Amino acid sequence: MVLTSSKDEIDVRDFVLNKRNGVKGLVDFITLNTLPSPYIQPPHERFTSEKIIPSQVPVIDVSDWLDPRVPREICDAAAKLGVFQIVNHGIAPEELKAVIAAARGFFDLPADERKRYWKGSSMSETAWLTTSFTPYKESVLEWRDFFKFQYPREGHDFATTWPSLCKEQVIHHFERIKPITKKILNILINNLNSVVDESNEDALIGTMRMNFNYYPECPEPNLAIGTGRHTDINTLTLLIQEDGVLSSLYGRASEHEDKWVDVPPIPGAIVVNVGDVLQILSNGKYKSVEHCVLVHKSCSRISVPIFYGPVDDTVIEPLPEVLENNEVARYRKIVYSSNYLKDVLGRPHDGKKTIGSIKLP
Ligand SMILES: O=C(O)CCC(=O)C(=O)O
Ligand SMILES: [Fe+2]
Repeated sequence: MVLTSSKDEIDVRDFVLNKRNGVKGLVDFITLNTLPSPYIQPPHERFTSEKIIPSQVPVIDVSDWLDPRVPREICDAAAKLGVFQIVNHGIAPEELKAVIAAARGFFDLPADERKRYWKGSSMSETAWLTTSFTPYKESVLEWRDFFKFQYPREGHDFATTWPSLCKEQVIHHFERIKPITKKILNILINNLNSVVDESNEDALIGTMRMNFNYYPECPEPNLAIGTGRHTDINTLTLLIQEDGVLSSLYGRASEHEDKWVDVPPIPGAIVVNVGDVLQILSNGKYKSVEHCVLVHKSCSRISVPIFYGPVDDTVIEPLPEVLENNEVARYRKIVYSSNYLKDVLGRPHDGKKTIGSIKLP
């Protein structure tokens, strides 16, 4: 099938969304010589090479967590940029590659198999496939599909409905990454003169969700965006990206300028993103990094983030330990999920607007 321009908009949205083909289906079944109009970003959202600064986010060697350099570098990176990579964390590169391969395996399934998991009618209550971010609300779609897994806190049958070709790798990956997340969280919270213990762990990282993000090759990558500018609303995100592909993930270098710093794929590395919850708890000492993803003409790409966040109905506000010396709270109190989460998940990606909306004057 070849698309012609005038009917583009209706045909493409219908094919991708209502017919549940996703953007993967679009590139697999339709000859695309140009970018279909629903994906063309307005000029100010397009990424150009002048926006990229010639440096990378810090890469922190965590082979010895007890070395005082490790907490220093982690806290520094969380305060300055809100994103860094860790290496020598104890998970072998082959294990991470197996997770990426499992994700590729899912997207390589026949289209009809994938469709059985489409959001809204997924055969699993804890895993579903969708495209873009909030596709029915976005004026321009993002060039990605993603498969989301929710790791329930209770029950053991939750994975029986997950695709058999990736279920084991997903469970294994959730379990392997959690202890590393705890170590990083401990470091960041201790540095705020507070502690993580049984009483508050769930309020910080009690929920875990994983994405298989899939970005197909794109006919006109300069006009499109893979994932639009956003911050992660949760506490911490630990992400692995496929290596051997071009740089795609970028973090905003400064709040006031449209300049972006590369988070290049490094074999075996894990990317760590500070989320909105940590920015609020730290009263702005840590930055939840605004980030976005570019796409390419010559290659598709997989990334697999795990989002750690508070359990439902957790009250999030600057920590009392941080406000001890008469520091003024910069964010108002929110109830996670019942207003904050709903607010974000129902809207297109929009930079730092969500956390901006709770900033006190
Ligand atoms: O694909 C990536 O590298 C980042 C994806 C991302 O930011 C997200 O899923 O929240
Ligand atoms: Fe993100």
